[in-house]
Amino acid sequence: MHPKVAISSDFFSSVLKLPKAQQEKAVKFMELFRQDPTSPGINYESIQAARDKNLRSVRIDQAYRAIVLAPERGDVYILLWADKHDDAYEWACNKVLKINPENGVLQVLESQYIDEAEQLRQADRQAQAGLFVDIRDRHLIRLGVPEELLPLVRQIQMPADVDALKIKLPDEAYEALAMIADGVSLEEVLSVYDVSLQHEPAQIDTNDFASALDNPDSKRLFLLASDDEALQAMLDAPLEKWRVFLHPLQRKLVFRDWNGPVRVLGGAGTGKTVVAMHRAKWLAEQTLQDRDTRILFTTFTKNLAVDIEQNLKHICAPEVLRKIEVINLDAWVKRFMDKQGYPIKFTFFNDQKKRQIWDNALVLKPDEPDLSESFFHEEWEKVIQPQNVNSLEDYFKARRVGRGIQLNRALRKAVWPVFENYRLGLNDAGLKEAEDAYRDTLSLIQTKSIKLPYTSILVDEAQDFGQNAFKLIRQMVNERQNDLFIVGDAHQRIYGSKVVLGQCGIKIIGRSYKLRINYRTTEQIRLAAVAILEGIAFDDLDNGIDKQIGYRSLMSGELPLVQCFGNSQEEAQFILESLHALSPDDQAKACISVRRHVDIDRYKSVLTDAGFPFYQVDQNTLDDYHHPGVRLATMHRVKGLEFDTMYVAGVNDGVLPLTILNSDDPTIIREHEQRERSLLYVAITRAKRFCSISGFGTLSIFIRS
Ligand SMILES: Nc1ncnc2c1ncn2[C@@H]1O[C@H](COP(=O)(O)OP(=O)(O)OP(=O)(O)O)[C@@H](O)[C@H]1O
Repeated sequence: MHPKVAISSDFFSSVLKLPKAQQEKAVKFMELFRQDPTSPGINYESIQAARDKNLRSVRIDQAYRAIVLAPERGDVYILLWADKHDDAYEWACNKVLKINPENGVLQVLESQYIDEAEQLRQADRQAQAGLFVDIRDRHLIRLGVPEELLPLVRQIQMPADVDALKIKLPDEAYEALAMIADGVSLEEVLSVYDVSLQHEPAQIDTNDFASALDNPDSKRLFLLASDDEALQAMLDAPLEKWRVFLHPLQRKLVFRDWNGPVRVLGGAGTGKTVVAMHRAKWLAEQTLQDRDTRILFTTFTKNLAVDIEQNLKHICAPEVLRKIEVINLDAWVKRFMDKQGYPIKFTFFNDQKKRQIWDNALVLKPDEPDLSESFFHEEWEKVIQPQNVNSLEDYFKARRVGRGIQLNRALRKAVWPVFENYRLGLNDAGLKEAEDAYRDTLSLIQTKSIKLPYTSILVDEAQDFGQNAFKLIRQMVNERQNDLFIVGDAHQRIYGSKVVLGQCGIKIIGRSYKLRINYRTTEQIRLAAVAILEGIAFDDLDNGIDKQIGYRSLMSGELPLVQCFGNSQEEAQFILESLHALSPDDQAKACISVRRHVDIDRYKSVLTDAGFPFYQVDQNTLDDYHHPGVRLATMHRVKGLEFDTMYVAGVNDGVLPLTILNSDDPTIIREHEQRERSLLYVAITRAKRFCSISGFGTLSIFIRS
């Protein structure tokens, strides 16, 4: 029997911090270690001062050491850390690896917190009735709290105190407690971690490290070295842990059959796209033998589809990749209809031709009632399009719930010619709005009984798709196991309007999950972004409300900087100075994001005049990391992207929300403002480490304190 060898996620992080020469040696050592950890070339030394007697040190070179868990019993070796000799020893002296007796997960504990907990225990200072008084010790342990650290949890009195546990507890335990403290039901928390309190757990041998490594939840931190593909993925890009180390809920969503459509929600940066990509890979691997079938991965924006395709290349073998089609829905529809002999020319919002057609149609506007032009646009988007109203008869029957102005039969008859004429104008010009294109495609598939090759469809950015898009998607794959996997976040809805999946034939009941751990932004940035949306109720893409509770980022950093400058030059000056303080590498990982194209032009001039390198990321360009210089992009364009540093600029009164609206319909005004808030939320949540939010003159109401 070969020994069981594993490598911890921290090992990769620690290697990245070593000088280049030692990085290479550490990787070489890892290769030797993984081939044969008992090789005579590896000399295990005990660490006298270590509390965990299973920890050993091994030589990387004269000055550098790796720390390995090599228990006496069992043939198990786990590579944990690499550092300078003394630092490596110090790391080891402060660590204890334990197998959780209730859930069998291998956990890394810090000795100082074990001591702190022990002191509390001895001084009998544990609170009698803390915040988690209703949860028994055994159940807390089952949720991931190490037995040794229970006193730290018992002394927590208030929800706000839970944050102190962030650095003291293993991530899974902290996450579970933070969710409970925020008001997520215990039932939901248990389901996230697949934990049941009803049954006795299987007998767990707390010395059996080999079995602990096989526990799916240990895979969040430990990679079995026999998994060549995963190891290669980590060696290629050790920073990109998403390629291998998944959160327990991410794993649960990815690696199993689902008996119908699954919906995954989650705030910005919670790994929705990551889950969907791993899921696509898994589904493609399951159907590899079936040469004629395909997995479709579709998105709302073209750019995200390109990014996803690039990322899939890093985790999929070529034959797996060939099974997955990645394409945004509009492009799919266009390609499909072209092939069927019904070429489509899309027309989008603000298209000049489309405006002209509107102008022609609005000539037929009745004198009485005197309705604004925006009324007609809104009526089209809210009533005519969603309900497929094609004739006056249809319009008489259409529901107009939530529309500000009442229209009786006579008034509907009076305004109808405008819509009729607009539709005729589109037809004459051979143009299709996306909603019409989806509807036509659906109807063609149905009438011709066209069989598509998809066994599964994955949908990203689901919040921006409308009803017709989802009806089409439902039709594109048969109702079957693993048919649909939908990820989205209504808080980031910046294009579409609310949709109810159930009304599009997509039944997700019992298969709805929420990712809550933010892997992108610091907690400080996340909180600043969430504050923009405070008090607004967002939907869950079905018939419910998606509450922003229980979310956490495990990273901490500086508070976002919110500033109001006297004028635009002062704001630009601040950004330039701040950029100058960054290294060229870091400048390329920074982005200036603004609401309007005129602001893009303004910043282009500022940067050009200052001779500062920049790279504009626009509709037709991707964020190509080969280009030097700060990135410049609109808030719409940064959706789906991420940057170490964000300068969200020009957040002024009149710019956010943008005053384009001359509507007097309160629903429309509210929706517009909500979308603008979401846009700012999207922009701020692109920041990984630092975010500056600024404006000049009068700040936007969204950030005025
Ligand atoms: N398990 C993981 N381990 C490490 N990093 C992860 C993990 N899952 C996701 N990430 C990282 O978190 C960041 C956000 O992931 P992703 O883009 O999938 O989130 P998202 O929910 O789709 O975000 P958004 O909705 O804001 O676009 C990315 O940098 C990704 O690599």
